[in-house]
Amino acid sequence: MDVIMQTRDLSKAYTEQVTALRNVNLALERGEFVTLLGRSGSGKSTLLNILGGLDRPTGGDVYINGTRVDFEDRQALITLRREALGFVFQNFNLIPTLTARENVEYPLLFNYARRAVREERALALLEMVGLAERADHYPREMSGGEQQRVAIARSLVGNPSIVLADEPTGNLDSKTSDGIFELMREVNQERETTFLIVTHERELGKRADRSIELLDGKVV
Ligand SMILES: Nc1ncnc2c1ncn2[C@@H]1O[C@H](COP(=O)(O)OP(=O)(O)OP(=O)(O)O)[C@@H](O)[C@H]1O
Repeated sequence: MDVIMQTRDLSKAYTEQVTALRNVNLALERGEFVTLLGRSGSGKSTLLNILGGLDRPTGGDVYINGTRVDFEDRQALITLRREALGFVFQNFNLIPTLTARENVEYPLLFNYARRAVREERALALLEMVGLAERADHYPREMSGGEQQRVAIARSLVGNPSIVLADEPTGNLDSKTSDGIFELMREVNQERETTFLIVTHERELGKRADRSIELLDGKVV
């Protein structure tokens, strides 16, 4: 069993009154495709933000590739996000002044990769998500579904162990959502990238290897 990401008694209290996570214990194995379900306010975004090193817990630990994440070490968190994690957001979060190819390349700018290598990888990923011919187009020239495909390509450019996706289909119609979900599933199967996907849509959950459900900050 090859565990990529694990939590031990993970807790998060925003204030004395608001506890968003209560002793969450979970483990994701390499190659798993998992959805994270739960009603509004159950703690899904909080959990994803902590797993992604974007927020810190008030109790417990996160392990990524066997190493305990040190939430006090800013530099280590930056390196972790760059080398081990990919992110996909509900609002795509593409940079509007960059083309599709430049958006996909962007995370590599901080890896000191050579320009030719960056371009080649970005184009290969755009081809994989079916957008090779849109490489020079700007986000405003693309539909929501196309923008999310670009964002998925971007999330993969650093070869992450795991992609964390927060409501990636939340702003898309149901047919487009289906295509995006299918694309992530294909990437998961072809590249063995682990996915953890927050979604409100139980139907999508049925197509995952496993669903984790949160209720009031606890795994149920
Ligand atoms: N920055 C914050 N300060 C105080 N409380 C917060 C903060 N962020 C979230 N919360 C609270 O923590 C709880 C969990 O919120 P969270 O956003 O993780 O839920 P969620 O399951 O992602 O909800 P949604 O599906 O609506 O996005 C909620 O009660 C929320 O009000």
